[in-house]
Amino acid sequence: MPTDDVADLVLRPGTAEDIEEIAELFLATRRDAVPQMPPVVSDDEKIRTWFRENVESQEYWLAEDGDILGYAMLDGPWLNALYVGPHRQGSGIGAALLDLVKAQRPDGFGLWVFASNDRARSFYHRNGLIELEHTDGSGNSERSPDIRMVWPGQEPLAFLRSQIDEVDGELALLLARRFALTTAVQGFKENPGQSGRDAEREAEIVARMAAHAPGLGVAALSRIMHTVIGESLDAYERDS
Ligand SMILES: C=C(O[C@@H]1C=C(C(=O)O)C=C[C@H]1O)C(=O)O
Repeated sequence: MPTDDVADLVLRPGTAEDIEEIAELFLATRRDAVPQMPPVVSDDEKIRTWFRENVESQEYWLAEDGDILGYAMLDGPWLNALYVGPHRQGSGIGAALLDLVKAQRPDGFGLWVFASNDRARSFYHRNGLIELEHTDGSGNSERSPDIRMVWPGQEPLAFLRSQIDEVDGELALLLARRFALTTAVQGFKENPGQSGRDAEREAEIVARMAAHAPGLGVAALSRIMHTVIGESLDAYERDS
């Protein structure tokens, strides 16, 4: 299927026969993207092996004009990769691939982008994606801060609300775990319950949480944790 935007560009599903060329495109693009993107941690041979061994589990879409110019790799609701070769960036190939991904995932999808990759972030912003979560990079192999972005699909309100519901499910379990721990600690304190509230310890907790999630800010976290701890201690006093 030729696209309107870029003359002679063809978008098509990738096959196992394309995998060697896709792996080389990935390696060349990542090499060229340093320092916007951190260097790849594994050596080239390991990367080639990964592509070969995982070709079946990923969904590939290619942009080509005879040569492969870029590709998108999808896995369920995740856009795991979208790369355009170093010499063809800025010519609409990425946008064409992203439009195709949106058509494949009309209900929305997510992706991770390195915080240092300003160019990719502004590309995704221009194309309707939203930044949802900033990390310190401890979860990726490059150990480089990254950002979860989403395209909220054709029903953004429903998409984002369903994400809120998912988070709230986890939050409820975490709060229950935390309440139980606060209650357990009271049994070992000379002065348990509300009258034994320890402002210094609570400030330490807030500072640690703020370092972990800088976007929240100390002031808001302090109000949130004051309420959470207060409610846990009320529950302890009611039940004891
Ligand atoms: C659990 C304790 O009691 C209270 C509750 C806290 C909490 O839930 O983290 C922290 C300090 C105290 O105000 C404690 O002293 O550690």
